[in-house]
Amino acid sequence: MTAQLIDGKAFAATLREKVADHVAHLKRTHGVTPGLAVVLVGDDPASQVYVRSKQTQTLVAGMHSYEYTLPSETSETDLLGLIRELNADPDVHGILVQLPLSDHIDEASVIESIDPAKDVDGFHPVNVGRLATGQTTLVPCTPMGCLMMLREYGGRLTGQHAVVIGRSNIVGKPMAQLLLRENCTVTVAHSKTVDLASLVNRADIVVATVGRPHFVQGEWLKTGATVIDVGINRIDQGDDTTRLVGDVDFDTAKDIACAITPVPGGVGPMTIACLLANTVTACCRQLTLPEPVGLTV
Ligand SMILES: NC(=O)C1=CN([C@@H]2O[C@H](COP(=O)(O)OP(=O)(O)OC[C@H]3O[C@@H](n4cnc5c(N)ncnc54)[C@H](OP(=O)(O)O)[C@@H]3O)[C@@H](O)[C@H]2O)C=CC1
Ligand SMILES: Nc1nc(=O)c2c([nH]1)NC[C@@H]1CN(c3ccc(C(=O)N[C@@H](CCC(=O)O)C(=O)O)cc3)C=[N+]21
Repeated sequence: MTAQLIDGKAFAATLREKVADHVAHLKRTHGVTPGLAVVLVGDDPASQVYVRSKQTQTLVAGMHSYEYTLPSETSETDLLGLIRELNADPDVHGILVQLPLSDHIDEASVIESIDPAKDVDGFHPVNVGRLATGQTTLVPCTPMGCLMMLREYGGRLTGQHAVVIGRSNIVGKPMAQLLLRENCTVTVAHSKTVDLASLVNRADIVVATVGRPHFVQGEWLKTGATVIDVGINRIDQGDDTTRLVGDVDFDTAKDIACAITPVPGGVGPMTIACLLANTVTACCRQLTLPEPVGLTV
């Protein structure tokens, strides 16, 4: 058996078109242009790549992009000051502070300082709480993209057993909440989980968000499982070049799974498309305009 490839790149392109259509509509009928502010502290090369990609796609979708690249020694006070200004700026509808932040800055304080209405990452405790209690909220981009693909490729989700490997605040936990909302039976695994392989073997849906290259083995999987690989691991090829691989051993998994996301070209592009979608949603809610259709889960 060879699994169906879940083409996140193509899926994301379709979502970005929907975003661009709604942005054009907002401009035409309401004279409003959604704006996204992206804040990057420091000069981590991988973060710079993501941030640049976010900015380009924001502009291509017809939105305003406001970028703030701050030196790595920026104080927490200065960062909080910038966020206060962005919270008050009516042209800014979404704020993203690229994570991780350097050690001298308290991540929780920074996230809590963002206006929940502009928190397009969905990381603010108010938005986390809203998701957990089933209220309307801004949903974290990576799990939102995963769910969109699962709804399309994973069959009827109700009653399926989903195993989420990883319990991070930005992916694993919100992914578990979303799958629970879809009436899946959800198990969350982590580094202290005993006998992960046999747990994964009972899963209809596997979401891997571990940060370890080729971690999930094909032989762990139940035949016909749907596999979502969130991992982005850059590995040395030994010849001065690097290669991007996921948390799932794709070559062995593809023969057992029913559908699987590749890395690159799977979850990553969907994450950025969902960020744009959340910016439009946040803009409409802030201005009490009708909510766009198909831009959230
Ligand atoms: N494609 C995208 O858009 C995105 C990709 N990523 C990528 O996804 C990966 C995970 O990111 P993130 O969720 O932030 O990761 P974190 O590092 O925050 O969390 C990793 C999780 O994996 C668990 N884990 C580690 N080792 C094992 C093990 N041996 N067995 C079982 N569980 C284990 C940890 O358990 P414990 O809690 O016990 O420590 C932890 O819960 C990374 O490669 C990251 O780059 C992240 C965000 C977006
Ligand atoms: N506040 C915040 N929000 C985030 O959403 C956030 C963050 N911080 N910090 C880092 C992680 C990681 N992340 C990715 C987004 C896109 C790709 C992506 O587009 N990947 C491409 C490949 C890109 C490449 O070649 O490097 C792909 O998978 O095809 C990957 C990873 C968002 N994150």
